[in-house]
Amino acid sequence: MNSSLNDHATTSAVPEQPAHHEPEHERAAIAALGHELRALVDATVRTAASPDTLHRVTDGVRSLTRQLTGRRRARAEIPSVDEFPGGVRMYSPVTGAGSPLAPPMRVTPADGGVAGTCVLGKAHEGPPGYGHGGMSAMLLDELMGWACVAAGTPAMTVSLQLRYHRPVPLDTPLRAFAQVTGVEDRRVSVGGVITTEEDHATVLVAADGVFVSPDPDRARALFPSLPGT
Ligand SMILES: CCCCCCCC(=O)SCCNC(=O)CCNC(=O)[C@H](O)C(C)(C)COP(=O)(O)OP(=O)(O)OC[C@H]1O[C@@H](n2cnc3c(N)ncnc32)[C@H](O)[C@@H]1OP(=O)(O)O
Repeated sequence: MNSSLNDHATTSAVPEQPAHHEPEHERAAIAALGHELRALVDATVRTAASPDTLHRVTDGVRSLTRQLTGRRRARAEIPSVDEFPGGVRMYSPVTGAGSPLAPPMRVTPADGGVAGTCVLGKAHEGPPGYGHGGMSAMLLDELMGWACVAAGTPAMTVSLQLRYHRPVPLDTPLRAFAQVTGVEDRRVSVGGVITTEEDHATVLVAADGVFVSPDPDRARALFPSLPGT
């Protein structure tokens, strides 16, 4: 890990990006960096390396960060590689293949709703060996948002209630499921659960949420770079 970081650090700066890339080509590059960053985050929170090693790695990482040059996305700008709402989100902290924070969760259609699969690691730890409660809330919030999209009513969370029945184990394949349970005007009721992949019957965390589809004026104000707003 250390030597490879230093190898990268001593290479010349990455050239500026040309104006246009095929989205798939760009997504593959973003996902590759995301994968390596997640490995770095995991190694960082698991290591027992000496302070000298940590300082050396710090220098290498600082040097790598300086290579990410070029234009920076503005606050509300939607990345050109994304499909918002309801599609690919490369930097989502839950599903984004390019995010060092994301497990990342893989979302697929499932009986009457959507399923999400992922493994939480040490970086997502709450109690020793188990997932942070906020992480479970984040997984469910996002998946419940996907359930709204799948039901044809993209919406934002206005209320999320969680019940933590059992701790969520780290380093264990997990399965989340979410489905819309009711729609009343712009208000969408959604339920969600987290179980392990091995045992779908034992609910670890359950959630009930209310999501609201913003009215068109509000959507325009919130997402000015969204096509069609
Ligand atoms: C595809 C994957 C997506 C992943 C995203 C995951 C989900 C997220 O994390 S979203 C981010 C977190 N959520 C937010 O930031 C939302 C913050 N809230 C808002 O911006 C606004 O409330 C917004 C835009 C949702 C709705 O605003 P607006 O369009 O003006 O609606 P508003 O008139 O206030 O409310 C509409 C209806 O919902 C109801 N409502 C509002 N809040 C609540 C609530 N907490 N509980 C129940 N009902 C509510 C209102 O009473 C109203 O009902 P009625 O018409 O009967 O009076």
